[in-house]
Amino acid sequence: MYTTNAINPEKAIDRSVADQPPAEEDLYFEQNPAPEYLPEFERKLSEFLTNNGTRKVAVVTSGGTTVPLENNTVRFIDNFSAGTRGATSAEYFLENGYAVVFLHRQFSLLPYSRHYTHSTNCFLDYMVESETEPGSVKVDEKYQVQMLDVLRKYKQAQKDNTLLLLPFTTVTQYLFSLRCIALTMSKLHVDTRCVFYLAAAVSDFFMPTSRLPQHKIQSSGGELVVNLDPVPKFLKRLVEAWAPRVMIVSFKLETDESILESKAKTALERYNHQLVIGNLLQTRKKEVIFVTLEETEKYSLTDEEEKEGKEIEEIIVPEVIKRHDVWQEKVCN
Ligand SMILES: CC(C)(COP(=O)(O)O)[C@@H](O)C(=O)NCCC(=O)N[C@@H](CSSC[C@H](N)C(=O)O)C(=O)O
Repeated sequence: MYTTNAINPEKAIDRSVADQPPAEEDLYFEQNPAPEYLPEFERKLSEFLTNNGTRKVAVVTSGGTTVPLENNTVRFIDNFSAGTRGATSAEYFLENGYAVVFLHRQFSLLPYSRHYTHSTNCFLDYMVESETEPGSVKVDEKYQVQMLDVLRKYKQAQKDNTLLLLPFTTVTQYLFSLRCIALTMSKLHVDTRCVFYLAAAVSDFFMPTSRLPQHKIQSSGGELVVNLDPVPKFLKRLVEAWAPRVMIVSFKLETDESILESKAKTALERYNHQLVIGNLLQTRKKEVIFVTLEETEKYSLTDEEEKEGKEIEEIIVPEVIKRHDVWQEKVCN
């Protein structure tokens, strides 16, 4: 049994070297306001983790973070992500017996309902007016089997209370939430059976609160010059201080194949976590690479599998779980 100071962020950071200037990550949390809902967020999370007893936990982040350009936000910079990777992966973690904390961009795709969304797979396309009972609607016969399968899994996750949906919108909300989740994992000693699966598309730049205009920027002023600061590199703090016993999997998104593996390796060397899953924007649904400091392995769908509707996450998640089992052995012994 080990003890941890983790819930207090100050104690989670090594202050043994006196008079260290505050790290940029600390400044970020001091100079940008925490989401007002954070206490309730932490309460819900603690209750969820306590209710899930000794079940393994996957923290899946999903969707893109925004960078507001005004305090009363009319304009913002967004990071590309529909939430498919995260929502689909969450389903496969649940099917493999994990409880899932789903930290997601508000209104992005969610596990299960992603199959019948308001836009891509409009649920109305699966409904018909009943011929035998005029005035009532029902699911079209040809979709009954698939929809029943999704519905049963969705209801089971609700009944078992194994899926917690926690939303974010801005990069600041995301980072405060991620820190809260990591510190709570450590505080409740869940960290040794937890994997962080960081599929969210996180902003690398942001507008500090101190420079944020209060109201909508007026176009009458001609050109708009936006001066953004780099978002501090949080993965290192997550790995070294907030949750050192959690297995951490990050995703590296590129569009140029020639730099994907090297950028993934650089992230591993910089953050010292366990696995980077590299993917290209243009082929992200068909293939990924698993990069560790020791080796790189490619996983992909055949054209046939793709045509049959197989999802790459059906390959990715079990492979991550296999590695999580190995990680748990190492951390717990
Ligand atoms: C976003 C997609 C491509 C999924 O797409 P949808 O299915 O449409 O949702 C996901 O697979 C992915 O690569 N996610 C990670 C994207 C990302 O932002 N990765 C960061 C690393 S994690 S953000 C870490 C932060 N910048 C820091 O360095 O601390 C990067 O590539 O640099």
